[in-house]
Amino acid sequence: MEKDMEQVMKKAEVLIEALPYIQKFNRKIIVVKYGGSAMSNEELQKNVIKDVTLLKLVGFKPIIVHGGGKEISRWVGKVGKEAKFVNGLRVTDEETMEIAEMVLNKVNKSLVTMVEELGVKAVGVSGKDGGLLQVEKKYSDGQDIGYVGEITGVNPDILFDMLEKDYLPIIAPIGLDKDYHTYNINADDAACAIAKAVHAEKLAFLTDIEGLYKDINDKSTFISRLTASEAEGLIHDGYIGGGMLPKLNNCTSAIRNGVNRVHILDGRLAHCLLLEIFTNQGIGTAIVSDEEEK
Ligand SMILES: Nc1ncnc2c1ncn2[C@@H]1O[C@H](COP(=O)(O)OP(=O)(O)O)[C@@H](O)[C@H]1O
Ligand SMILES: CC(=O)N[C@@H](CCC(=O)OP(=O)(O)O)C(=O)O
Repeated sequence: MEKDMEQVMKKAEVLIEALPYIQKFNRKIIVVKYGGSAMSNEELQKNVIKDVTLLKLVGFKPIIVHGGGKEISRWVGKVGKEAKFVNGLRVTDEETMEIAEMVLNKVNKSLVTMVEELGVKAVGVSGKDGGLLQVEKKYSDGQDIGYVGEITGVNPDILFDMLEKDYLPIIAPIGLDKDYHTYNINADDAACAIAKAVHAEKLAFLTDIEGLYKDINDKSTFISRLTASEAEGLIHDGYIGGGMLPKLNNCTSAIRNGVNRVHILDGRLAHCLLLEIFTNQGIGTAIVSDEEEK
């Protein structure tokens, strides 16, 4: 009986600890980039969606930008092709573009369904809708990587309209160029561009690793907090590879363009978003501005 009471008290303490954060982020926009690497099973997805839905219900304005890279690669494999990446970006020929769009739209609607199941209104769109993400063809170190889009403009009107009407926007990373051709956009690029355009308070990347390591093979080199300049230094010195490269570049760009705080979190850890936002400890890696650290 005493033990039961202790547990109930602990629950109350957790809620009280959350109070200042609920006040701080009330009506503030939080962009959550939900990466394909952290979508490996339905239970995991439901936990992430529950967290984001809770953020909405306590008065925040979350926006989800999702990936689906692993699922795209699986379907590319099914048609007998090999998935190819240059600096973390998918080499996207016409057929791969078609597959990517089908897969991302499927992922999009499945996330919308999960939110709706929890009784919260959601709308899923891609960057093609309402002129949200405008792109031009992107090259990687001068290399032609096909229909990969570099974001040249964001029209966030559709997002503000949705937030105003209390919908939770869920966005797939696809865009159009000026000739209305479809392009594949790295989801980290999309999340960062959207966070900047809506002046988000926070941008959180949910991925499949605890956070940033100086040396990915040495767990003791975990970095829990660093400035944008320090992050740029790590990139320059070649410590960062694979999918972390576009992610970290986007983290620094978001910080330098007015987003207050950027986090890299382990989306495999149940309720990582809630732990980061509502507790005093904080988890994962936080990227802060150089001024804040001074
Ligand atoms: N220095 C580093 N610290 C952390 N992760 C790194 C680092 N360098 C490369 N990575 C890789 O980046 C991956 C995350 O990027 P990615 O697979 O594209 O995730 P997502 O699908 O969530 O965007 C990690 O699983 C890890 O293998
Ligand atoms: C150009 C490019 O690389 N586009 C990505 C879009 C999806 C994505 O970014 O998904 P994750 O966040 O799960 O990696 C791709 O085709 O994989």
